[in-house]
Amino acid sequence: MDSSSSSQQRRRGGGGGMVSPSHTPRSTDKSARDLRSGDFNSNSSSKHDKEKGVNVQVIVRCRPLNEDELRVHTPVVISCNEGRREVSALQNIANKQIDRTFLFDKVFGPASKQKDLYDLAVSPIVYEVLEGYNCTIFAYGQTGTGKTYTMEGGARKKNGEFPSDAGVIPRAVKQIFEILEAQNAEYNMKVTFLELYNEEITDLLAPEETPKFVDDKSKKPVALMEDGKGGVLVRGLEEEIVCTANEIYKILDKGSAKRRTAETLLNKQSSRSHSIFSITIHIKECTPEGEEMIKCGKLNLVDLAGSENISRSGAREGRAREAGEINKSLLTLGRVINTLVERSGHIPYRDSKLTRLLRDSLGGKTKTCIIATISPSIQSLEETLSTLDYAHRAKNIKNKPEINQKMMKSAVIKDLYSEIDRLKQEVYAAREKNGIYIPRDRYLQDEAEKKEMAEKIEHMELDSESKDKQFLEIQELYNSQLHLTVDLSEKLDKTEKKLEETENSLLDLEEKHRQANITIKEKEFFISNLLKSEKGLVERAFELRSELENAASDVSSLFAKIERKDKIEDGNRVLTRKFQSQLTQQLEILHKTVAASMTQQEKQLEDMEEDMQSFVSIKAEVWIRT
Ligand SMILES: Nc1ncnc2c1ncn2[C@@H]1O[C@H](COP(=O)(O)OP(=O)(O)OP(=O)(O)O)[C@@H](O)[C@H]1O
Repeated sequence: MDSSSSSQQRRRGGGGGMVSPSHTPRSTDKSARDLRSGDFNSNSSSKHDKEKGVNVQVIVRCRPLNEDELRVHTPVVISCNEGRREVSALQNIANKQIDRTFLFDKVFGPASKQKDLYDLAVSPIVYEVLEGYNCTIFAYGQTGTGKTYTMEGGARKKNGEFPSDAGVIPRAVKQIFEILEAQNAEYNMKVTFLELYNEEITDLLAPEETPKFVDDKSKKPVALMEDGKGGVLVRGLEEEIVCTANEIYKILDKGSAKRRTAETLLNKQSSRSHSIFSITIHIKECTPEGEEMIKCGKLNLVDLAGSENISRSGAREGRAREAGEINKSLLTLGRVINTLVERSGHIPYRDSKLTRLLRDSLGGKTKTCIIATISPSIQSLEETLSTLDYAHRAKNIKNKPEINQKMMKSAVIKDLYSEIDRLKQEVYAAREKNGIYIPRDRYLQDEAEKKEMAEKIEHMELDSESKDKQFLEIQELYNSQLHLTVDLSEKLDKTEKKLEETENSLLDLEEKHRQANITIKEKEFFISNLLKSEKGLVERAFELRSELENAASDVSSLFAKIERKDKIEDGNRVLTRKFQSQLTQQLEILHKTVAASMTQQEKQLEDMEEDMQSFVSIKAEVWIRT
């Protein structure tokens, strides 16, 4: 973002001006280098950065569960591995554990302290600023995830002590002054603080000239103007020159208080506004030839509006425009990031004030760091995943950081001197009353003329303002027409591409058709062969059938023979049984006959034995007698 003040701008302080000549350490000062850490700096070779580009650094910070969440035991679904620079979202989809892990440049878990984040991620950026780079740090995330806590942190203590929970802004301010003082540098520092709400810019440092500042119409307009060099200027933005850290803290307090008052009076919601705090530092340097040069570095600290789904945050009716506009800024930011990542042509920076303001930080010459803040709670899982996706995509944005060109000290202070001279003369004339004296009538007449002139001028200013407005409208119309033309030519390109693709696919289809015809012919050949073999098979089937029929008649005659054989066997069985019974009868008769003959023979034997015994006894008697 490149801002500049109008003629109305006030310059305060000035004690830090670059007029007293003394030693000014160079940007290559060793002490400054030794103090560095972190890899934001590892890309500091400006030639390399310029040619190849440097990726936007993306850091994720997860806040701890708050008291309410702890009380109701809200489940934690985010785990941070700081060493591996990973954030994992634990998801349970349809009873399946599907975790998603994202890798970032740095990861800070719920236990991380403000100091840890600052020392590791932001401190190196501050050194880059003091070397002459423009750097932007922005906090992106859902409402309540700690964007403001990270950027601003806890309030300053009443005794002026630095609080341990101070955020990036106060720490950066402190570090800048510490380094400049350690280097005994001659510098000039100015700050701006603006709020972007509902696509309208409010200068948080503007003096409260009118107590009715809540009435938008009475407010001093702060408009964005093209600077003719591709950048934008914020016309009418107050630039406060500061000399000490305390001055900046007071300015911050003042700006934040104004923001809060406006919030209350206009019923604004801080979560829907973007705030941009910028510090511009001019440091005097001496070339080896002894020439005095001025280098300039700028640090933009951006606290973006809550990234949650606007419809869910209750945007309805009267607030629809407001939500729409904020959505417009964030949506455009998303679209710019997508276009840069995909390198897909026209980048819609002009579609919102936020992207116009941050143009140089996204794909430009600025070194950019995004701090994405997330909540660990299950209730925020959807938004957390969307923040992680968004941040992960932003990692691919490439910027081409360039050190701001150094200016001759003499040229820079020449203007300042002439302004001081003019002011001195005015003061002197007033103090010494040595101005021009004129008669009262003439004075009154002059005053009346002056008044008339002033009215005329006012009229002309109003006229010119409305012309400016008209011009802006016409310019916007022209730009929108230009966008339309670009869009249309993009569409034409796309259509031509599509046509080419369609022609290519038609050629592909024709080739496929040719291949299909060849395949069909091959298939037809196979089918005719199959039909032939089918015919042969049918003939063979007929032969087999007649053979089968013959076999069947053979089998039936065989069955008839078997039947006959069974009948004969049955007859044989009857005959056998008959023969068996006759044989049994015959055998019984024979048995009886044999038994009778045996009994008869036994009788005969007994008779013969008796006869023999009687014969023997007779013989014995005979022998004895003899
Ligand atoms: N890392 C952290 N450690 C401790 N407390 C935190 C941390 N981050 C946020 N908080 C606390 O959470 C609350 C919400 O934080 P904060 O207001 O910074 O959120 P935010 O993102 O800026 O919200 P909004 O978009 O509404 O402005 C605050 O009370 C803050 O103190």
